[in-house]
Amino acid sequence: MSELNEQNELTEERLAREIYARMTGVIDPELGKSITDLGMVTGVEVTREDEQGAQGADHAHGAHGADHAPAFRVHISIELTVPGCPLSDVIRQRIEDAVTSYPDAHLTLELTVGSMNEEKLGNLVAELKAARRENPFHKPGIKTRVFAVASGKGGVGKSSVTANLAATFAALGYDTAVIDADIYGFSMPKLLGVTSHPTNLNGMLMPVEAWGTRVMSIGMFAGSDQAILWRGPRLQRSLEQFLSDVWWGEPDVLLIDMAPGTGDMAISVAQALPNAELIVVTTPQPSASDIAVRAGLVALQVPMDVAGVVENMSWYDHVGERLRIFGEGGGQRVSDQLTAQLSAKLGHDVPLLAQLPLETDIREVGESGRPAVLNADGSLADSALAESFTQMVRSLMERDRG
Ligand SMILES: Nc1ncnc2c1ncn2[C@@H]1O[C@H](COP(=O)(O)OP(=O)(O)OP(=O)(O)O)[C@@H](O)[C@H]1O
Repeated sequence: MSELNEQNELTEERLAREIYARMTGVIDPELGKSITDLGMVTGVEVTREDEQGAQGADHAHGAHGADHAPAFRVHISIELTVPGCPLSDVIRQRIEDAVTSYPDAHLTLELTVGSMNEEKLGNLVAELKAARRENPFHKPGIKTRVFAVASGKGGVGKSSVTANLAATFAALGYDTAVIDADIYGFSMPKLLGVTSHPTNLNGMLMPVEAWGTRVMSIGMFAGSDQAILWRGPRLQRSLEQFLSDVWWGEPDVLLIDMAPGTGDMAISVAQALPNAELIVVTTPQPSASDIAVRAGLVALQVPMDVAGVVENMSWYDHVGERLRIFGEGGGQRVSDQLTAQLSAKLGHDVPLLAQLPLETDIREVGESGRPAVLNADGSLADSALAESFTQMVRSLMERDRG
């Protein structure tokens, strides 16, 4: 009996081990890996407190709230990847939650936060880069669904569709990443309300989080030295850089807001992302839909699947009347023509995925930095627009990937 007690006794050493084990479940929000795997936890020290000390201290009570439970002081030292890491508060909170939920003792947490020295950081980045092996989306069997959003003509709402689609994916629980590949006409930072810069980890960039998505855009470097680094001679390789210089992990969905046009960009996407599926955005009038067809027909030249067509600005509801300001039928025309020319090659039709209204919210709320499908708290709005995007997500995820 006394042997059993000894085995079960909560020693400082045993508690230190158990707290360390809890730290393995604390995930770095940017890198998506455990802080112990990343070498961030550099020390866990536990000291027993006497009864007096236990009452005097500001205790983190265990789940049992055990009044007679022993009291300990837990000192955890961590090293973050960069000093003043913007997500350090999230990491602190996650550590605190992991410690305070410990059931069998009163624990007082002391946290020392430092940052890695250059050598350690260099090794970590080298390790992450090796694991990622260049463009992470090129490896066979990757689970990420890649949707490249194209339009042919500018101004039809391609970026607004991308931002709202990304926000919907994220709100529905998909791990979602967005690349703004529209280098000269970038709009994702504005549409998603991103004002911060990506963290630079020794040459590897962390995407910025917005509305539950992880975003990368050249617009985030505006005015900074890195903008120069990413422009100039390497501009041709911009997409490849977005893929290989940024830590993406393995998201469920990657959306690419392509530059308008019908040529080069699609070829780069097809080369860098062999799994990419094209979504063609058009407005109802022929001047937009004719070019949208050309944007979709790029699939005849490069191996790329075409997931479907989105018709934007289809109508405007005005005091009970549905006005077709830009005419009718563009989306269906693009769908029919792409189906006629591509179905033999693709092995399926190219469906019209959605028709979206012209809505002041899409512009006003959208340009204020919140996709119109979301409420202010980031949940999906109870609106016809959010329902259309939800349906689109379902259709996209239900179809077999090409
Ligand atoms: N359904 C809509 N209702 C109202 N306004 C819209 C709608 N879709 C897009 N807009 C607005 O139209 C303008 C152009 O949209 P957006 O920037 O998304 O188009 P784009 O095709 O990506 O253009 P570009 O390729 O030139 O960047 C923006 O001001 C946007 O807010």
